[in-house]
Amino acid sequence: AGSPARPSLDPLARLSAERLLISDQVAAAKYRTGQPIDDPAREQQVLDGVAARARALGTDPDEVVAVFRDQIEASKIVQRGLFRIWDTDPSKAPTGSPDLSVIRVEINRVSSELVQAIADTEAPRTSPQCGRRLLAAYLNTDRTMRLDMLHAIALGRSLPHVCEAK
Ligand SMILES: C=C(O[C@@H]1C=C(C(=O)O)C=C[C@H]1O)C(=O)O
Repeated sequence: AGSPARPSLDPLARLSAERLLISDQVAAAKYRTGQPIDDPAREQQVLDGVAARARALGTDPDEVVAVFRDQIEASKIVQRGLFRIWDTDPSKAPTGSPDLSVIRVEINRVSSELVQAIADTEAPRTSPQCGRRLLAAYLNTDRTMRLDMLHAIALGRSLPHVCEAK
């Protein structure tokens, strides 16, 4: 439970994990169609979009962009991990997936909620207690969402810029 003055970082960590779980579908779509994991043009579009959303919410776009650079790296950790699993054992490879354009609509929705969660947590993110609260949020999310090791590692990679030293 958190007071309005000290909201929990759990929703932020949970949204990051949701974004990473959608990355499984991104990987499936790319694997089936032979598209590369890295899409720098799309990454720039994501970063421009979240920066605009941050400005609209009156929150620092640079802080939001720093968090999203990590979200993108984390998504690619998941995708590379799955490609490797599927290359190693083709019987595990996906046989179907929605279109990438459809999956990206879902990613955009979660990204937008994540910007809101960043904007809502200015106080805990600038607190000297941020590191331990973020670790608690990470562990809660790992447990409640029953993440496997690949997603747990990626979630860790997605969070280092959440705490703002000020
Ligand atoms: C998730 C994707 O894969 C990569 C990660 C991105 C992201 O996390 O938003 C964007 C582009 C890709 O480099 C995607 O292509 O949509």
